[in-house]
Amino acid sequence: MRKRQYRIGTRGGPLALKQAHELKGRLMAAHGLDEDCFEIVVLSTKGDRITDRPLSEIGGKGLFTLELEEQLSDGRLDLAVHSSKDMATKLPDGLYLSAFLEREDVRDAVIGRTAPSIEALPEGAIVGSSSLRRQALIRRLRPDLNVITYRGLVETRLRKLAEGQVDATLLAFAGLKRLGMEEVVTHLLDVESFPPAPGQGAICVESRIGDGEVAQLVEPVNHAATHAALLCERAFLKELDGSCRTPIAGLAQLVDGTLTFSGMILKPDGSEAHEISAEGDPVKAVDLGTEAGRTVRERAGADFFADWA
Ligand SMILES: NCc1[nH]cc(CCC(=O)O)c1CC(=O)O
Repeated sequence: MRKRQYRIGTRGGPLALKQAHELKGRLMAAHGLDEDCFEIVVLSTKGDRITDRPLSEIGGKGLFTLELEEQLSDGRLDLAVHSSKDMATKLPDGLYLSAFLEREDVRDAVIGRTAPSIEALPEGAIVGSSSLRRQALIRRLRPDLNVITYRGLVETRLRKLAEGQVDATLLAFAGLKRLGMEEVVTHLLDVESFPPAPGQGAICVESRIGDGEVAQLVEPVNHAATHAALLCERAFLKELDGSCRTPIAGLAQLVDGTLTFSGMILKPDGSEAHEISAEGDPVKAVDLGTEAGRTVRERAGADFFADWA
């Protein structure tokens, strides 16, 4: 491979930086390239700058990606590294997701102060989460809990928890593991009762369509099973027109050559949920996700969305 310098764009938070260094390390190992073949370029995004409002209010996916995508499009960056969960289903023209690293643990983790798990929390306890999916799933399991919006970096959230602003909070176990902070976890939620967000736990690479050199660069770090799972989950999300305002869960897993998918849509108050399970050939991952999205939308009925969309 020609030795040029590749510019890898990332957000600047501790988790984003870990992810960028993970990608860089894997690329170096895959091609036997030196450290100086890569430059990690840190950009701040709108989503990083607005920290006082719920993400669902600021609106739109792309909040954490816009600045990176602009620089990728005009050639100031060669690659951008993201949490797949933060990626819109529709990318800017000319860009695509060129690789998915092997997925981390997909589960959500409870960090409890006054009790270890959702079940064990006393009636009326306060749970902080910024995710509409987690809020809806908590309310579904425990309608008596007081769920409040709670944003910020992992460190900020843990500080607020320690200060007693909330009794418990939820975070992706994958992120905590990447930060080396798994010891704060008091309970891990199983994916059946608490399904993860589409893309949770998977780092992805975005690059320019037609940049063959970068396509070759990332090819050996792409994990085929994760890639198939993510195509399916993202197709499900797209079919449901997934936005920050819609609580949607979805998880695809490749087991013995079969892609198994489970998805769920919920009302934000957790009063209603619709589930779907499907399985098929990983080669048809997109069709599987799209079909599952269509089916679950039919099951839910038009009123389900009309109520609160
Ligand atoms: N929306 C923020 C975000 N995007 C990805 C992760 C965690 C890491 C991952 O899922 O890969 C997080 C934080 C969280 O949900 O705890």
